[in-house]
Amino acid sequence: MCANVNIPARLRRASLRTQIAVVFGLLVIVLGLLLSTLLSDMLRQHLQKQAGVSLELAARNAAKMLANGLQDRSREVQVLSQSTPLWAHGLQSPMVHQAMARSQAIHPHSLWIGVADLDGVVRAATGDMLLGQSVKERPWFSQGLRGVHVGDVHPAKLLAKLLPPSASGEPQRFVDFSAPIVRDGQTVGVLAIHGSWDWTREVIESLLPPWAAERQLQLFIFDSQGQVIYAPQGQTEAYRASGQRLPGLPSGTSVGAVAWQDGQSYLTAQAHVSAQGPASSLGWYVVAREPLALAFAEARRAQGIAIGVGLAVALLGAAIAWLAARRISMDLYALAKAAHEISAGTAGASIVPSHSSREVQILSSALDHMTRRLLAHSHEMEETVRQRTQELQRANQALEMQARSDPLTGLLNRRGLEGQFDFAIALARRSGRPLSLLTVDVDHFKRVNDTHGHGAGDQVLQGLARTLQQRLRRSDVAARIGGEEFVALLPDTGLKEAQATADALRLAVAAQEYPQVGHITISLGVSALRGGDEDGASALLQRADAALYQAKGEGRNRVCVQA
Ligand SMILES: Nc1nc2c(ncn2[C@@H]2O[C@H](COP(=O)(O)OP(=O)(O)OP(=O)(O)O)[C@@H](O)[C@H]2O)c(=O)[nH]1
Repeated sequence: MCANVNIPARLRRASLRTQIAVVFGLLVIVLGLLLSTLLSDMLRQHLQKQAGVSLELAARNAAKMLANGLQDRSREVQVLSQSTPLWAHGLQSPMVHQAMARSQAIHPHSLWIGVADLDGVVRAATGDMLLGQSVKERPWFSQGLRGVHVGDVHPAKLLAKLLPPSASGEPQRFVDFSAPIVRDGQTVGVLAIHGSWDWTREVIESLLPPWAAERQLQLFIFDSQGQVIYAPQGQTEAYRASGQRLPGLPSGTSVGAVAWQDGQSYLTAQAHVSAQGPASSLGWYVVAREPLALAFAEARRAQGIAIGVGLAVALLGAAIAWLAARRISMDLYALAKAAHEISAGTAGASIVPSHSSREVQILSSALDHMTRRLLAHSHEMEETVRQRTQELQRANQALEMQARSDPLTGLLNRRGLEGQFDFAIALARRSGRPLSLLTVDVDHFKRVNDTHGHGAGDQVLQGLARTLQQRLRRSDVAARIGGEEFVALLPDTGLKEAQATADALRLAVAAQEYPQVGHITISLGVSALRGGDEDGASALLQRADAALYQAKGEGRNRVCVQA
């Protein structure tokens, strides 16, 4: 997790994690969107092409079926007309009737099959329709005399009143097939089949794929003049009336987006009905169309899905980029936190080695090394400071000792005595125990100096100090407060006991012999702390001094007491 490292506001910038996440996240999103747009566009183009291909296939299949049907029918009329045995007994023999009836039974859309003689008079016909009537003016007759003929679709004329309306409700229309009847090498008449245009409708409808209704696929047939000759749902005449012509496609293409007469754009495919033989002259075109919006709906849907998937992948990539950035920056945060804790002196803080990446590993190792060196250096500095401080303290103590002690005898001097004096009085007051003071002065010391020299006098003073230290208790305090004047502070000692101690000192000094000087004597004054707060160090000293003065006055080498 992120460390809460306190960074000054002026140094606060977007975190490394944010920067990496933003840069890589944006990169991934832009790339993802670019790729998805590109791919979705390719997918859209591919699906649009597929839509065109399937539409063109529908048109081609229909054209092929129509061509096959036209060929079959023209071949049928040709085969029948050239059947020598059939015509051996004339144009209206029972065999002719049987053959025509059989042909009609096989092809119910052959609404009329008939035979006309060379004068154009109908001699035999299915249902005996038009029997005896002249068809001399009909194109199928005149063309049929010359050879196998396939006539373009046309409205029924003579048969219009004899036949029921077509299944689509439109007026009956025919495609005529005719061929000359040849007997013994002579043309003796014309055989004709009038095929119902409903046949075309059935062919077209049977060819519509299952998705035709959903995508509003429609098939049309245009003749060689560009006129609509078939439109779905009995709309042929309506389309003809609207002036709809064969849609023009860019040259060299058989499928494309075209605006039709109704103002809408359709994906439009054309296929030529390329029948062989006489039917080839028809020049029909089958045209398939789908509203552009429906034809390309799947392409658009796929494009939308592709963009959606691309967007999802881009967002996923951005999330992964954020996680990766978090992973990368986590160790840096940990290092920053550790460095901050170390700088703040947090106990136990250390650089934890990181192995997430080589760079971070190098950085953590370098930081660890640097921190250890700095800490070691810091410890050295601390140790040096500690030693210097101790030395300084010792020097100060020595100075303090010097300031409080007498260099000649090693005893406390007047200043050193003052601290002890105050402490001893305070302790005695608190404990209620007695406190006594001796003042000691060498008798006729001037004479010693004058007689034996100053050095000998010093030795006397040093000897007297040693005697005091040896004779007094460890808890007693001896000090030299003047030239040859000493004091001894005797805690927990009453006046009598102090007097006894003073006398013992006097005797010990008197008994001691100094190498140059011989024997000396000392006079002592004794005083003791009185009860009550008014008594203090100076009063105690004054009384001891007064007792000493008294001892001097009474002849020296004696102890006097001032209670
Ligand atoms: N050798 C030595 N002599 C000192 C020192 N300090 C003071 N004196 C001497 O001590 C002598 C003190 O003499 P006085 O004060 O006259 O007293 P005294 O001769 O002892 O006579 P009474 O005290 O009256 O017995 C002086 O001659 C000082 O020079 C010291 O540190 N060393």
